[in-house]
Amino acid sequence: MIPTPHIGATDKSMIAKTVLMPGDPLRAKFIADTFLEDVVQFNSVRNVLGFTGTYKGRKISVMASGMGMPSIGIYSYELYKFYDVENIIRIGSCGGYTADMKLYDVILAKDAWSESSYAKVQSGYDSAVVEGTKALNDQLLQIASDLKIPMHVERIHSSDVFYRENFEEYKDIYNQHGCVAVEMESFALFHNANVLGKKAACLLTVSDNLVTHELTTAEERQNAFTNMMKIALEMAE
Ligand SMILES: O=P(O)(O)O[C@H]1O[C@H](CO)[C@@H](O)[C@H]1O
Ligand SMILES: O=c1cc[nH]c(=O)[nH]1
Repeated sequence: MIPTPHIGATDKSMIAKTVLMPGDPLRAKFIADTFLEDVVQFNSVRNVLGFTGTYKGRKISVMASGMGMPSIGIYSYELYKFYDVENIIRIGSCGGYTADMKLYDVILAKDAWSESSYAKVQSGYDSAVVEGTKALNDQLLQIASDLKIPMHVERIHSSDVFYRENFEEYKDIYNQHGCVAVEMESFALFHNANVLGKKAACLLTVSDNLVTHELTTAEERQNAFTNMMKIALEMAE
């Protein structure tokens, strides 16, 4: 079924086996403009931009997920199921739940805890935790070490809600579940990878901190999280 309702590419070969997936379409465009050569744009449906190019001569794609689990649930499912994508590496921003998570720090999500009903509704999966793919995580750890970029390897919180009425709830989520940071997509991405027999990982850059109240600008979130991008780009085929 290609093109799909949400991805306009007319041939599977237009999309690499490995796709980097930021939430922000303009972060996808920044990566294509800054790091890729021989770039072809394969998607503009709903302005969810997708590009394929080469990095150091190796093929890779980058496409936005939009924000939240329903959105990444659609895009990752279509990429895996209909475009034969094997690996999706989310490259997102996150809010730190402990003071140790400094702005610009990079986190590799070992697993994602969530109160979301996404996995239960999607396939009946009834646990609050889903792991990223170990084989991808091992590769990303090695790359980060080779590039001498420090990386936290931790459990993260995938939340359906950005603005909670009870701001302080994050403390319980850290204390009870061990989540050191919050974002809004990985739980659904990891779940889709598992049900479809594919691989998924998530790298995050700390864009704000709920303890210290430090935060980056929208422009920094779009363009400046380059350490995470450089690690992920080395996963090109
Ligand atoms: O920067 P991205 O990848 O969009 O990730 C984070 O930023 C958005 C919220 O501002 C959510 O999508 C969250 O997961
Ligand atoms: O989901 C997110 C992403 C960045 N910062 C947050 O506080 N939450």
